[in-house]
Amino acid sequence: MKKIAFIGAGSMAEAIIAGVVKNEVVPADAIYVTNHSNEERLTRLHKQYGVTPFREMTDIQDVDVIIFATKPNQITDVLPQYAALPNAVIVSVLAGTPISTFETIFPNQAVARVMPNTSATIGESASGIAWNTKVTDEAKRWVTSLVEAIGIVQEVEEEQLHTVTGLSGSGPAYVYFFVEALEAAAIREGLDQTTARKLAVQTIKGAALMLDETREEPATLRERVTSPNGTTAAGLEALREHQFEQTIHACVRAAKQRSIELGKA
Ligand SMILES: NC(=O)C1=CN([C@@H]2O[C@H](COP(=O)(O)OP(=O)(O)OC[C@H]3O[C@@H](n4cnc5c(N)ncnc54)[C@H](O)[C@@H]3O)[C@@H](O)[C@H]2O)C=CC1
Ligand SMILES: O=C(O)[C@@H]1CCC=N1
Repeated sequence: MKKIAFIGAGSMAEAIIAGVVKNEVVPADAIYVTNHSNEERLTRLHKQYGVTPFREMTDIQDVDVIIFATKPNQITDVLPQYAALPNAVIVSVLAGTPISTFETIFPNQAVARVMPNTSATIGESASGIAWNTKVTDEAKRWVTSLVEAIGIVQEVEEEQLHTVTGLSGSGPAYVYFFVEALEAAAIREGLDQTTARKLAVQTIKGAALMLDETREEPATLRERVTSPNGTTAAGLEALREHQFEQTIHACVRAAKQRSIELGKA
């Protein structure tokens, strides 16, 4: 049986906890959680998921995995406190922050750098992962199975994690923004909000499932919607006129650049 400690108990830690508990990867009470000072939040997490809040290092002396989930700019204050756990596998979900930051405190330990997303909450994260050279095959298998419990995982070179962050780490927010925009547009064009929401969400869900289940090219699926001289052609033309592809490129690039900056800060 493995014991996991979360350092940081914010949105991302909660999303992973929800997925891990739902999939029964480890018993909920073997998941230890701490944060900066918000006791109320730890109590809520305990009540909702059955995880174990902790404040003292003695509570986590025998943990197998430590998952760092603070903000990137909080990590340098946090790391030295955990130097006395020489046997744990280190997992970081921090945007931008390089594996080498963790190696300064844990020079001989396995470090996995993971970029998940908040769809971990329902076991649907798209995560990227990179490792340091200290990771054994056994640790790799176990951490991979942990991350697979919250969705799919793709191994990449560490440097590529910045782009992964710009694509799938931040990605759910782009999709939610797209839904907000679709909804607002539909309301302006005559629908009520409830109807607009229902149709927008199912459209996103149906299109995502079509991509996943048919494995057809997105362009092929798009062409099938697009009758010659029809409504879709008119809509897509408006998107092109408004620089849709350039806008998306600017979005992913800006998020990637921010990840690089966070890593240097
Ligand atoms: N929110 C998201 O969609 C994603 C976030 N991430 C990464 O996950 C990390 C956390 O992000 P969020 O959960 O959104 O942030 P958040 O602000 O919700 O959570 C940060 C947590 O760290 C805790 N913390 C701060 N100082 C601490 C200390 N000294 N000791 C213990 N805990 C401390 C805070 O109390 C809080 O619980 C970030 O590094 C972010 O880059 C990665 C992928 C997606
Ligand atoms: O916005 C952020 O910095 C974090 C990392 C990826 C998603 N959320």
